[in-house]
Amino acid sequence: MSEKPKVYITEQIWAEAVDWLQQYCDCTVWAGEGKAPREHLLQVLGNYDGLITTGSAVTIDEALLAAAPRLKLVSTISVGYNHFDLEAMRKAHVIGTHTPYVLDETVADLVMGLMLSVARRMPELDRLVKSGGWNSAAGEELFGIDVHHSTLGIIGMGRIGEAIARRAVDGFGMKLAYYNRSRRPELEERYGADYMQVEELLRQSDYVVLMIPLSDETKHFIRAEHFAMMKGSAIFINASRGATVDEEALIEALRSGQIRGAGLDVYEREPIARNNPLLGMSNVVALPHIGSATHRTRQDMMMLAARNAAAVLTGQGEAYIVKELQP
Ligand SMILES: NC(=O)c1ccc[n+]([C@@H]2O[C@H](COP(=O)([O-])OP(=O)(O)OC[C@H]3O[C@@H](n4cnc5c(N)ncnc54)[C@H](O)[C@@H]3O)[C@@H](O)[C@H]2O)c1
Ligand SMILES: O=C(O)[C@H](O)CO
Repeated sequence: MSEKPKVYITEQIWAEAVDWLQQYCDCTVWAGEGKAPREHLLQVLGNYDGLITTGSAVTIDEALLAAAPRLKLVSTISVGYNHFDLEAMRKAHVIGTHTPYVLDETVADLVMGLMLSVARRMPELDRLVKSGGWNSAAGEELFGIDVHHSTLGIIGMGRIGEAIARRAVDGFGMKLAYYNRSRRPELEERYGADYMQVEELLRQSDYVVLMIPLSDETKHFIRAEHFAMMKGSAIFINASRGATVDEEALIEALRSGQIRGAGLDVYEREPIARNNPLLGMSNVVALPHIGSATHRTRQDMMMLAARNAAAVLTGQGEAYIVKELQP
């Protein structure tokens, strides 16, 4: 009987996903706290055919791949794969897989939550009530702005963008503008969405949601000149990756009142530095990169990452191979 392929998993994941994968592969899970450090991976990966990891665990670059000559697969438990050096993986003939679709609805829920939280100032008002500061009927100084029937601009109308669009139009009666690499006529028809260039979208939108993947092409996709185009009453939401926005420019736009507020799940540096000015701003709602983090969705992502590994390493089913590495 031939040996099963060997898979290293960089952190403790859902036991059912590991048990399922053990049928096809011989799995080793990092037994320490948190995630396996890069130095450990450099030492052990030479013995493995596959790696299951997450976006925040380790960068898959030339040096790591050089230490893993047997490696055929990296399966990330995330839809984003900006931690893959695609050129290095191509050269090393390593396949990369990810976990699309299973998290769309959960991330879209969070984005709606961010819009509502900033617009209606929920964290600020929560702090006010809990600190005993609610002494009389709420006056204008506590008022917010409407989400319903306002204009939403989505930059990056992919899987998650579409799930946000559905909520915004069907649930909140919002008017929809979008910018994407390619037009999506079916969404224009279904949601009455208007396709426009980024500049026009920024001028027209009350809420701007950024949902494009991070790549060399999209680093600092939104910069100072873009904040200058936005309405002074606009709210900016980023749940994609921190580096798709020039964070310094965002801080300045918020500080100067160029835009009204921001809802952020992602930052240029994660975890965010404690002295980052964003953390001192009452018009910012800051979350710890938690978009897909419900129990059920994370379990679905882990199981999908396990299935991707089995598919690539043993031909068991289909894998979600990232598009740049597809054969
Ligand atoms: N905050 C979180 O926890 C969280 C969770 C899931 C995903 N994400 C991020 O969201 C991103 C989007 O996920 P998705 O599943 O919707 O991806 P997707 O590929 O379905 O959608 C991305 C869209 O952006 C468009 N796009 C890409 N580059 C572009 C460019 N240069 N100009 C214009 N359009 C461009 C694509 O055409 C696509 O329609 C992920 O890559 C990830 O970084 C974050
Ligand atoms: O890309 C993703 O899936 C999320 O950001 C979780 O890492």
